[in-house]
Amino acid sequence: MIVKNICCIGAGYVGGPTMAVIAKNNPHLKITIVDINQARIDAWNDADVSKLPIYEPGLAEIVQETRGKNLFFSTDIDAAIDESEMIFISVNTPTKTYGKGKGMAADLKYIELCARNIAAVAKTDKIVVEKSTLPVRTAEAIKSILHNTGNEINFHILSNPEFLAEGTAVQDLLNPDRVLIGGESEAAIEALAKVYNSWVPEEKILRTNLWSSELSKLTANAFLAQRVSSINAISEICELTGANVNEVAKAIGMDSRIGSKFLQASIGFGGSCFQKDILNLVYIARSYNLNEVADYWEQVIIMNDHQKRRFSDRLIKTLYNTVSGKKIGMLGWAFKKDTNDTRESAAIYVADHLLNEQANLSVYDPKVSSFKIQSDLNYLNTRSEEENEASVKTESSPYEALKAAHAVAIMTEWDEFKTYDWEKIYSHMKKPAFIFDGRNILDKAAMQKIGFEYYSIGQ
Ligand SMILES: NC(=O)c1ccc[n+]([C@@H]2O[C@H](COP(=O)([O-])OP(=O)(O)OC[C@H]3O[C@@H](n4cnc5c(N)ncnc54)[C@H](O)[C@@H]3O)[C@@H](O)[C@H]2O)c1
Ligand SMILES: O=c1ccn([C@@H]2O[C@H](COP(=O)(O)OP(=O)(O)O[C@H]3O[C@H](CO)[C@@H](O)[C@H](O)[C@H]3O)[C@@H](O)[C@H]2O)c(=O)[nH]1
Repeated sequence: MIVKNICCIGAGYVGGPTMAVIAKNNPHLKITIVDINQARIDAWNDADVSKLPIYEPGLAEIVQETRGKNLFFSTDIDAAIDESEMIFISVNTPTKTYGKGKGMAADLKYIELCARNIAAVAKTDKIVVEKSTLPVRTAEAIKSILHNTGNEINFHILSNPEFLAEGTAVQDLLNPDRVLIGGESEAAIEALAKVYNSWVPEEKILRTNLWSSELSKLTANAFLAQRVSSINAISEICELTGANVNEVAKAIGMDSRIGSKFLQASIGFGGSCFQKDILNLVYIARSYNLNEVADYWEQVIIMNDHQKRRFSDRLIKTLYNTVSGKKIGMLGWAFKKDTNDTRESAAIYVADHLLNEQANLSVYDPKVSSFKIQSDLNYLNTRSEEENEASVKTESSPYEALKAAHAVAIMTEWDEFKTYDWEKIYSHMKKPAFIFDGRNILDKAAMQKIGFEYYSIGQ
């Protein structure tokens, strides 16, 4: 199967960086990324690459290099489908907010719309690649739609889940641990493997059946999130016993069977994937009546919710059981450093809890706008937009955000937070000045020497 033109439906956090890296490494291929969101496409086409819709270290440079040469962004979805031999589906698959499976199952309506769109437009054989994260056996549904509504041409469906993490997307794409391709048609699998082969070594390209590939993605995220919940569970024991979670993590991480990565205790994991994908796994298990399996994985989420709640409860308790009318300076809003993504960020839930206790919040994040912070809070529907606006201020300087604050709450592990003039911050805060370090990034002894009352996770 000869592939010259590739289309990617969905110009988001996955579609944008993934296709940019494919374009960079395959100058002979024409890649068109399409989306229904005109504003997003306009931002991808902005001459000023600092205005791209997604912030990822190294991404702007690759887009600059490839855009207009072999990488294109467009809203003309039909034209891109028509001219391509290979079509990636990289649209969002959020948790359902209605009907059967509400709050658990993945909402596949955008996937189905894409399949129907491809079927309606395609006049020549197509390889359709599932790039979105999907429940196991979704390829069956896509196949059924394509074959029943298409123009009697051949569709080959592949599963090619994406494992990039935000903040390191470009590096992860350039040096992936593995590329996973699941499928039935060997020719289609090899056509996709060839695209990756231009920069990924052959031994890292893994071929499996469709269902193993789909399930491996959910499993990888469940295992990763489970590690975070596991170390967070231990952090609570540490706080009551005098053990130090950083020391425990180091000690267990040196066991090569356990490994040292993903053992950073925190305010809880966030991001658009972990919670959604585990809920999806739990839903799948329940739908097969595997209740013990479902309960096992659900506990990862229960622990994560507990960790977020525990953080704000501890802050309130330490501030003499009330934050009403007090200014709390929040450093960071993104769900992790080096991204402007705030989906499911622990900061949103901690802020909501503090607002319920009538705190005044002052937020600084190097990459997240005031508009985004307000809309994240409004989305929860806990209080009116006017109330959120009155109680939550966003500052463009961390020093301003922390001026006259009763406490600092560190929500994201941005590197710059470590380099601030903490003596200056201390001198402008209300006394006693508290730090609640939700990411264990500051030096406890140095903060205490300045005069702060310093609290971190698991110490
Ligand atoms: N964000 C990550 O780090 C990450 C990593 C690996 C896998 N994933 C998975 O990849 C998928 C995409 O995630 P994302 O973070 O890029 O989502 P996103 O919300 O950033 O982007 C999805 C895009 O698809 C567009 N879209 C939706 N329906 C469409 C349609 N019918 N036609 C054209 N465009 C349409 C939306 O407008 C949006 O711009 C999800 O399944 C997610 O679970 C995400
Ligand atoms: O030791 C750790 C590691 C991570 N986290 C938190 O866990 C969340 C997720 O972090 P990370 O996994 O680095 O970022 P994501 O972009 O959500 O990436 C995950 O989700 C993606 C979407 O499916 C997958 O592709 C990636 O492989 C998987 O790592 C963030 O809030 C982190 O702060 C911790 O608290 N402690």
